Amino acid sequence: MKVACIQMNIILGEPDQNYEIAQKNIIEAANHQADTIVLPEMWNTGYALDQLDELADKNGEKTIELLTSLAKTYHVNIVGGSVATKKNGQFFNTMYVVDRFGNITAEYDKAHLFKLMDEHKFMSAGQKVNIFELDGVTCGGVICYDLRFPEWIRTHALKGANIMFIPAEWPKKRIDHWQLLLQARAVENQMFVVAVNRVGADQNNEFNGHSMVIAPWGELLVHDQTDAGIFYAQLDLQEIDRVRKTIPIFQDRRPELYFE
Ligand SMILES: NC(=O)CCC(=O)C(=O)O
Repeated sequence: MKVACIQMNIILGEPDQNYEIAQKNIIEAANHQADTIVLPEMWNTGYALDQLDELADKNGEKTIELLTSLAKTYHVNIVGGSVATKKNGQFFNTMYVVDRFGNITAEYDKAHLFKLMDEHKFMSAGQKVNIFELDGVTCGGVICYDLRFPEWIRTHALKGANIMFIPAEWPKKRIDHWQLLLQARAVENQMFVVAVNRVGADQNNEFNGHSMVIAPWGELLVHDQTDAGIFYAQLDLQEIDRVRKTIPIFQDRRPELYFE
């Protein structure tokens, strides 16, 4: 599977401009024969949390329309990062995943809201895991701060995720945590991690990308990119079995000892 990480700037509180930027990037990645295209977190609005009533995508309709139409036209899978949505009078940080036939294969609301960025004051937390299939491969998807909860990623690994997609708006000042945690999650779960961060700035934070694609043995296939751009990696999915046979951590687990 060839993945494309759309490391884009997000213009705060300007969904129309952001939909245009995302669309242009998706078309470019599709023209580079990407199989799966991945966007960052909250790419429609940025963290314009106090404007959600006006800006959030109602039931994700605009996002779903754009992503399904692009996926069908260009025959690509799209892991739609996440967008601010309004559903039943509440706001969520929602990931939509669309396969290359235009089917919505996942809708996931961020489970762990990030208090340091006031997310909990404006948004509601999701309650469900996020497992889906793309081209016959079982995948998982979580959003940004979810990464700090190893048990949440392990839950997805135990449900069969071979590739974990992690869109983010992770600020420059903690980018060392981002890199360290992503590498740990890939190695400890022996899975591919495809993590896409934004660039640019909002009123509170500067963002310097560092989107990462990491193989199950810890090899860095994409890293250290700080500018806006599209970064590609080819995932050799047989690597997962090779690594899991070499060090069989899923067979060696002792769940009876954990979480006493
Ligand atoms: N948008 C987020 O969830 C940011 C998470 C973050 O910055 C962190 O340090 O964790």
